[in-house]
Amino acid sequence: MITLVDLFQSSTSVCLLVAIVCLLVFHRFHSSFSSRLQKRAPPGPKPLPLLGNLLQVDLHRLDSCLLHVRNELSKIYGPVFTVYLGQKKTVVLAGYRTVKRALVNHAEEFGGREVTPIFYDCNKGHGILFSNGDSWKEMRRFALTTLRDFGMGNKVSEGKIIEECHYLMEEFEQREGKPFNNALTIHYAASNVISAIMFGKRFEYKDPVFQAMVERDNESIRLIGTASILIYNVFPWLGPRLKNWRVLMKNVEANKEELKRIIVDLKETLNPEMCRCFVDAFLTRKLNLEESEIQDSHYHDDNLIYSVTNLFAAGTDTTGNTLKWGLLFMAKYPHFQDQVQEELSRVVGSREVRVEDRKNMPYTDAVIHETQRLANIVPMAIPHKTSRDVTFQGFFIEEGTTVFPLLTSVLHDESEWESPNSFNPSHFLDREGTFIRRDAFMPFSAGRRACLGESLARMELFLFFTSLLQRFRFTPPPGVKEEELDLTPAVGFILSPSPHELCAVSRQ
Ligand code: HEM
Repeated sequence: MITLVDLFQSSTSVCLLVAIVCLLVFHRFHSSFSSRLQKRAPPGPKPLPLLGNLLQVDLHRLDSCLLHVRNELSKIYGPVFTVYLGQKKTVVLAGYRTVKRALVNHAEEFGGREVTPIFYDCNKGHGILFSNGDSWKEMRRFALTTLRDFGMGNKVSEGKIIEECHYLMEEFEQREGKPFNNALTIHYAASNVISAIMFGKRFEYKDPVFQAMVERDNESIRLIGTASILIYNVFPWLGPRLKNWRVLMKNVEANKEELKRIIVDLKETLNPEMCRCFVDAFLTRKLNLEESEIQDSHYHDDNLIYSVTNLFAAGTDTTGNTLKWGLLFMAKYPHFQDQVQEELSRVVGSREVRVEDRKNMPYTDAVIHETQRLANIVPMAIPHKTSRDVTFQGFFIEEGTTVFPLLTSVLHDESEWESPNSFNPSHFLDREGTFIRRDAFMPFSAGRRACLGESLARMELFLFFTSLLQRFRFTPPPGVKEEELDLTPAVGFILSPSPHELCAVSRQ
């Protein structure tokens, strides 16, 4: 029989014993350290194995459900909390102060993009919207400078938008006084503004190829927000079995093919000395890099096609839907429409509206801002990802964690807005009726990933909205009362108004 004394007499046994003691100490230290980390992680509802918190969230309106979770349980969890979508840990940021602190004060740490399975399928990690690292940095920088070179936010794009206003007005005139569902007409106008910058040309609204491209984008953006695609992100092996996934992939491929055709035409007539558009500028940069024999540049065909598809989609559905919300609010609240039209008649009269009129039209400016605030079209921004470990508001969040900055909770924050859930242009006006900026107005998000088309979008919203209201009075169709106009958004990644009809009645 071996006694303890015998054990200590053998040197091998002593080593073994020391090793065991060390392991025990390490294990104890490690578990207490991990549990300390666990303790400091943002709190949240208890997840089930495999499903996480999927059964507790409404996948049809994830944003309002998370907001609800926040409102209901904020006393327990506060403005930074964790939900598990399946096994995927997701940190939700809610409320103006928290979202701003994360995206602006910790811009680097919260500036990564979460490329969910569906976003990867659609973009393969290229382009601007769903990429990361040096490639994203270079593509974003190139897009910003090139869009500005071709007019974004200046007189050149003002001219393009005013030209497009005429075409849009013609469409409305053809249906003057008759009820119509303007479905994608406004999207065509928005799409033509970004197309003019990207391809140096606009499309006829009746062009079937153009119509199909806009329709496919619109449908894809809607499908990305459906429950089945959210489930696909959690269980990617389901993909080909889901109808919505198959339709989405078909749409993405078809649009890629159409855009490739446009790029090939531009390539054939390219003159590097005289760039006509965004695509020309990209191709010229690519040629120059190839001539200098620079290897591994980010200026390759994939980045070109995906940057173009990103800008086409991001520049169309967002602005188009915001304008549709604006016209719906005007038809539903005619007293606000009266005041916009009174200001338009007083400041502009019957001449063409220009961007410089905005500073003399505080009421109209406030109505457009309030439209963006209440419509809240990108309710959860686009998912972010932490680019490194970060301690935020006392919580530890590991590198690579998915983050939802809930823009809904900023634009409808009860501590920031006097009447967060109703249409109230006074949010943006002082007692004297002067326009006031509000910090919590964040529909374009903030920080490193903030919308890069903001200046173009703001110009489009002002010129399209005022031109339409100068010419037409928007009303519900005959037999429908204002209060019957439904403001419930349709399900989708971008919130659009549910299908509805309005009448555009000529004011002249
Ligand atoms: C009313 C119109 C628009 C709204 C409300 C809007 C809103 C947004 C939001 C919320 C994001 C996500 C920011 C984040 O992840 O934190 C975004 C990203 C983006 N937007 Fe817009 N947008 C609008 C119009 C446009 C237009 C006209 C363009 C094209 C010129 C555009 C191009 C982009 C791009 C490329 C990104 C990705 C930025 C990145 O990941 O680095 N957007 N936008």
